[in-house]
Amino acid sequence: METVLQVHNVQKYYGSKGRGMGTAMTKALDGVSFDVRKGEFIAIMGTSGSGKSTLLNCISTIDRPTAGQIVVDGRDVTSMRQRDLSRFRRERLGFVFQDSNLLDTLTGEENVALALTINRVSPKEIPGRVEQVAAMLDVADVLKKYPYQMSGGQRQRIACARAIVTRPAIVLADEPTGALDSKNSRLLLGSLADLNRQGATILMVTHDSYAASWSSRVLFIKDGRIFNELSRGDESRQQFFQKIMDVVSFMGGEAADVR
Ligand SMILES: Nc1ncnc2c1ncn2[C@@H]1O[C@H](COP(=O)(O)OP(=O)(O)OP(=O)(O)O)[C@@H](O)[C@H]1O
Repeated sequence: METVLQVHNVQKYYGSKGRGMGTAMTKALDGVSFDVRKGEFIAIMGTSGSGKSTLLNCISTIDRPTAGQIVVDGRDVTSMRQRDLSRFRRERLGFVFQDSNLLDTLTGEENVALALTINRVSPKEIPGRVEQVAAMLDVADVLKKYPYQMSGGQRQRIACARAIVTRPAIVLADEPTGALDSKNSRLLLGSLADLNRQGATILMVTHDSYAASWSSRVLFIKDGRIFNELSRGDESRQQFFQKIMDVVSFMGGEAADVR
């Protein structure tokens, strides 16, 4: 299977090493390596401060690692020029954030279509592509609405439609259910799992074991290192959830981090 993402011995330090004593330096990532194959749905879990956001920022090319290499869709993003990076992000990466980040003055349909317009997709092709992803995410009936007229769950599913419509090499989701109630979380995770079954490669950062149980593989990060890994295999989601909970409690996650 084709590898979509390779993370090789990535280190990220904040602050300067300096010469003297007492210099404040945080090793946010301390030698992280893993691969993601095409069609995988990966969850990255860890307690607060473990390095999840730092790792996601490095993969999404918003930040650069101090050392190590990250290859996305065959391109070494750690050595790419800034100008090429913004184009690469737009064309090859899909983003879903905790807050949907939709543009308030555009309808759902216009928000999704804009991602295609920016990538210079032919205007003739746009309506069909928008309709197709809207059907996949069960939001066809809210396409004409503005974000303030949608429920939180609908906004997040429109945000997923926008992330996937450009056919990115990988969708990067940062706590996508963080602002949703349990029913809408379940719907959104179901949508992500559906997109994954239809071929999308997804990497989701979460500190929620329930959200992680919808993935096919979970990487646990602690103090900037990969501490453990679980694959779902043939297990039911409930069995997988139990295993994830066991690792989380073994890692010493506080109750607040498990939610
Ligand atoms: N800009 C920064 N400058 C200095 N230290 C930072 C910076 N950003 C993050 N850190 C430190 O790096 C470590 C990892 O932080 P990171 O935000 O990646 O954790 P996280 O797992 O995403 O946490 P959370 O779940 O709370 O968002 C922490 O110790 C944090 O204090």
